[in-house]
Formats: sequence, C-alpha cells, structure tokens
Amino acid sequence: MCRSDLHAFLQALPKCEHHMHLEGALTPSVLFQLAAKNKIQLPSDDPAFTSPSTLAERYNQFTSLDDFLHYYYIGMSVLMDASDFEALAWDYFTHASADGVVHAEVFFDPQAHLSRDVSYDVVLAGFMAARSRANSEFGISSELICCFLRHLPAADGLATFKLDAVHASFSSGQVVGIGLDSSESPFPPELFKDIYDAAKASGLKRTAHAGEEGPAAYIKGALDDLDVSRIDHGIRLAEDPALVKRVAEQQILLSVCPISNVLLRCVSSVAELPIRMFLDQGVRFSINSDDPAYFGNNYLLANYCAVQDAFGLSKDEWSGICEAGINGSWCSEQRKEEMLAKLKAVVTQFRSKDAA
Ligand SMILES: Nc1ncnc2[nH]cnc12
Ligand SMILES: [Zn+2]
Repeated sequence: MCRSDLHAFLQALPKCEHHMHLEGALTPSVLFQLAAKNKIQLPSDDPAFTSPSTLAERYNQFTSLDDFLHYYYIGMSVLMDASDFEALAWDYFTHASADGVVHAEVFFDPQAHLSRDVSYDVVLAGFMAARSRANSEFGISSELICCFLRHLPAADGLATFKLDAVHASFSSGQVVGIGLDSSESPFPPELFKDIYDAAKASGLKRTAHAGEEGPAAYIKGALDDLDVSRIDHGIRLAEDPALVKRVAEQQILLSVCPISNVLLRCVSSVAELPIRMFLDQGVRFSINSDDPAYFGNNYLLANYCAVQDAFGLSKDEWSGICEAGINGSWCSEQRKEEMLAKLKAVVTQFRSKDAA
C-alpha cells in the first residue's frame, strides 16, 4: 500500500511488466514443498535452509547480486517436471492479476535447467500451460523471453540457442526474444555477440541486463554489440550523459526494478534511482518486480508504490510511464491498441473523480 493517495489509481492502471524472471517467483514455502515432492536434498551446511521462514529471513539480508544468485540457483534446483514450472508461473500470474498487470513479458533460464537434465520441452510445456490459463482466466497476455547466463561460457549459450527444441520455440512464436542475465561483472555484453547476431538473423527481439551492478559502458556495449531494443535495469545510465541522450533519442526502453535494486544493494534507497532524471530527459522506462519471491514478496504494484512514495509523481507522469511500457512491449499492435484504450479509460475515470 502506498503512503500517497494515488494507490487506487496505481492499482487501476493497466500495467505491463517487462522484467520478471519466472524462476524468481519461487517462494520459500513452495521451494520446500517441491524439494520434498521431488526428493531434492537442500544444502545441509547452510542454516538458511532449515525452514521456509529461515530462508525468507536470509533473503532479507542479500549483500549483492551474486549473493542473491547463489540462492536463486539452489532454489530452482527443486523444479523438475512440467507441473512444477506451471505452478511456478501460475503463482506469478495470480499475483500479477491482483496487481492490475494486463501484459507480462517474462524471462526464463533454460541453461540452468538443461544442466540438471531437465529438458527444454518440459520447462516450456509448464510455462505455456500457465500462460494459456492466465490469458483465459485473467485476460493477461504474455510473452516468453529466453535468457542466456553470462557467468557461463558464451559457447554454452550458443549451443543452447541452436538446440532443436529451442529453435522450434522461436519459430513457432512461443518464445519471442532473448535476454542476458546472471552475474553482470566481469562479463561484458560483447562476449555474447554471436548469440545476439544469430537471434537477430532469426528475427527475434533482443534485450540484455546491463547497468545493474555493471558500468554504463555495458549499456553502450549492449546497444552497440548486441543491437538490443531494451535494456534491463540500466540504472547506471546516469553516469554517461551522452548515452542518456542516445537512449532517449533511440527510444530504448529501460526495464527498471526499484525494490530489487535496493535489496541487492545497487542503491541504498528507491529515492536514489534516477527516475526523475529519466522523466526530465525523455528516457523511456517501465517499472518491474524482477524476482518478487526473493524480494519480500513485492510484486509489481509494490514497486509502483515504492516509486510513488519516493518521487511523488503526478497522474500524468504515471500515465506516460504506462504508455511507454505499452508501446515498448513485444506484443501485437492490436494488443497495444487495446491496452492504450484501457489506459485512456482509467485516466479519464480518475480525472472525473478528481473534478467531482
Ligand atoms: N536481477 C538480476 N540480475 C541478473 N540476473 C538475474 N537473474 C535473476 N534476477 C537477476
Ligand atoms: Zn533481472
């Protein structure tokens, strides 16, 4: 709940989410349930794995991106069959619906499953089932983005990209784009140029995490070498004024994750994020939840509220943020028109409430 009186407005806005890792929707209690069901041994030498509550307590104390990723990869080791992946994604879509999300473009990390002998088809089947249900029960449209892990050799990513099952998911449109995630430094974007060139040749959309912990030079590298149309996080863009201008002119969308940035110690508070500068300089951005189950169960609306509490934005500014998010989405033009119409209706409804 926001401290400000804009909570009802923020709830009602038709929101798009562009930066959410489905594996980051795994709550401690589901993690323990699936570990028991699938007979997965959790680390016995880490007291955090005593119970769901000790694990949640440990999640409150992340010291860095890599500290979080350590738990994130252990967590996903409990996901084994399609029903596990479906339940995971369904849990996310349920929260998303409650928060007024109308369109979600969600990441997944196939290499982290393939390395455990869980096939790509199993992962995809679970996610596709949840997406279909979210569409019919909640009216949420969604897209899948296949991420490559930058702490692994680029050759491993390219081999994954070329797998028949992965290729089939691209050509059928089940997966619309690729991303790059995991430990940011010291893995500059150019290491992954071959994968991105191949993705471009296949007509896929492209985004990459950059400027989360890593420098603004990684944002420039993602634009120059990977030819991305979006940047995930991008908060260190502020360090390079010429790049700020370029990102604004090229209408690159940044998918900013405010609560994640605070909990992973990229900034000390949401107020430290360059949100005001982005608005003033015409940099387009959306607000996102990243890994909500690892970040205090703060799903999308909590991130909107955190930004509102820190910056006190106007309704017009929020409407502009949502509009940029709709226009920067990788869905059909028809879906964008539907969401823009819904946005207009909500803004009009709240304007007349204000006038009354
Ligand atoms: N915030 C983040 N940064 C990089 N890789 C991630 N994988 C899941 N969440 C991530
Ligand atoms: Zn992320």
